[in-house]
Amino acid sequence: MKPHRRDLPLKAGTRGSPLARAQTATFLALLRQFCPVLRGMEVFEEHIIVTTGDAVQHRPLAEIGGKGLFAKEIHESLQEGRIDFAVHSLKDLETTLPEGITLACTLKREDARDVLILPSSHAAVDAADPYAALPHGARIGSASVRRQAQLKHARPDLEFALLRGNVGTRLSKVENGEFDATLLAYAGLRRLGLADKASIVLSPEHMVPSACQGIVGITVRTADTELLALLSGIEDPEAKAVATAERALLDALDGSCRTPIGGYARLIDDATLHITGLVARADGTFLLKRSVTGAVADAARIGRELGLELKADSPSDIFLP
Ligand SMILES: NCc1[nH]cc(CCC(=O)O)c1CC(=O)O
Repeated sequence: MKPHRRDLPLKAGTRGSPLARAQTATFLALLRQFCPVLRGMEVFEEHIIVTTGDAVQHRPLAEIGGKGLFAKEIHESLQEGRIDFAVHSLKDLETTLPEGITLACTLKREDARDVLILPSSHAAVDAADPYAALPHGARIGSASVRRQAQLKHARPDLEFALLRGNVGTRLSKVENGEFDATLLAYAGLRRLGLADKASIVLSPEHMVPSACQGIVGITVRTADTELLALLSGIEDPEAKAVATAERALLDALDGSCRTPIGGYARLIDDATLHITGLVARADGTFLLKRSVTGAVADAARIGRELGLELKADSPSDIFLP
């Protein structure tokens, strides 16, 4: 067989948000570190791709419809060879990838928890009772049905209004009083150097995170065995195990993007995985949370069975499109 010569530079596709760019920089630095021959060479080129999710800023994503709104154009770029790999927040990546696209590796998980953001003038928040800091009837800005459902379940008096946009936009709308509070992924804040903006970090017991929150995943063309092999070298086995379980949970639940679903797995020891799944109604009037423990080797099966069980025990209106 003729030796295959790859065109350099390798093109990394990413969304253009500051968070997506930061994640891409981290990934490329890791790859250079892992592969000394790549160091100091101009082997990577960043390609910014505007996705449907980025282009439509003022409507709820659920209304635009479909899954993978932050990935469609990125998949197309990969399939058409305009990029060689793509960097995703794994929580935004649909569980069933299009033909010819493979999840090549998952990187070490950043903190998976959600945080509550209050204006900087707020008083200290009690970690044991974080929502006590919210005044009666407070107006919460969020675009996440998962966060809304869990918060409404704990505090039915709260009001929710749509708040989308980049992390910076969301923070400023709380600071200037447009909203009394918002909720964000701690991972995003930390990656942007904004960890100090978190008023309080919510334990997974208070707020079950989104499946794969805090995990970055890299996709490539399934046929690109060379890049698949290279990227397997920077795979984080723990992130792989928890992502496998959480994505299997999500897949089994098969909810629409309007379905509040949470999924959070962690390793208790090298061989044992614990996963919590949550299904709720967006207004908080129904909430079901269950956890199971099992062997890491069975991550996919454990996640799937928990998902099926949660689905069987939830009212069917929750899963309507
Ligand atoms: N839905 C947008 C999104 N996708 C990934 C992150 C944060 C980083 C991560 O969870 O990996 C965010 C922002 C947020 O939810 O606050």
